[in-house]
Amino acid sequence: MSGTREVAVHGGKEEMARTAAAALAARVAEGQRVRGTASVVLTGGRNGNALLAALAASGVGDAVDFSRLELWWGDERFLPEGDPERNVTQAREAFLDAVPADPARVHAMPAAGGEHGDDVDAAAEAYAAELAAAARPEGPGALVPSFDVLLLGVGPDTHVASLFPGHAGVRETERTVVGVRGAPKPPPERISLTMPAIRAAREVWLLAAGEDKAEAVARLLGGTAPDEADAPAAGARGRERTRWLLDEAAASLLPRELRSARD
Ligand SMILES: O=C1O[C@H](COP(=O)(O)O)[C@@H](O)[C@H](O)[C@H]1O
Repeated sequence: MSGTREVAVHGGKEEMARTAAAALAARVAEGQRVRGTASVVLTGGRNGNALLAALAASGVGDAVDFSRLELWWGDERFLPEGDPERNVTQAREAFLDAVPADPARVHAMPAAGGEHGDDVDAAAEAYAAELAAAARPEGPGALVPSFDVLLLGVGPDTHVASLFPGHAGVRETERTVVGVRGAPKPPPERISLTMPAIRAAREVWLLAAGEDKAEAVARLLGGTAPDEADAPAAGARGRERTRWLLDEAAASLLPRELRSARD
């Protein structure tokens, strides 16, 4: 494993979202202080959107200069621009419309029916090119920027981003972004960062709240780590730190000693 792994359990999903939002704001402010800008990879899903809403609503974002924040996405549902199920549409509603972000630094993934038509692979390639253009030679590789924090919601089936158990995308070792077809969770066509892109982040934060995540969390953290091809969240880790942010319900099947662990 690279970096440290931390597990923190919060009382409920609202508390988890508030705490994660405050920690994210502090991490971004620190990155901006040290490097001038910071970059965050956003996730879709219930827990990711709750975190963004907490960041916009609670005032914890006050220390952040949103005009100097690069925002990327870990995955996207390949649907037309403005579709309410697109992760970027939900992020706009939860957060982006309420903060003074620089539109040039908001790197949404391509939409279906746009420049690349319905070709999800061409859309994925275009996003990979956008990431490569923003990469710096001093970063972890020439292919993606050195993300400060990469957020991932963990699905009840252990998927992260749009890397699903048993699917080809989770075994990708070269490309940083892939087109996904036949996803078990709707919609079937998606775009996703791959493990090499995820593992280039300084910090990876995995979010899981709610009873429906308990079995996945126990499988991922409770014993011998499963193979990432079968349980994609097992392969998600940061170069410096991997943080698991849970609520009591998601952590309910974990042994007590693991509920606030650092190694
Ligand atoms: O479809 C998706 O699901 C996952 C997990 O979502 P959740 O609602 O179970 O928390 C999310 O991380 C991903 O970005 C999204 O596209």
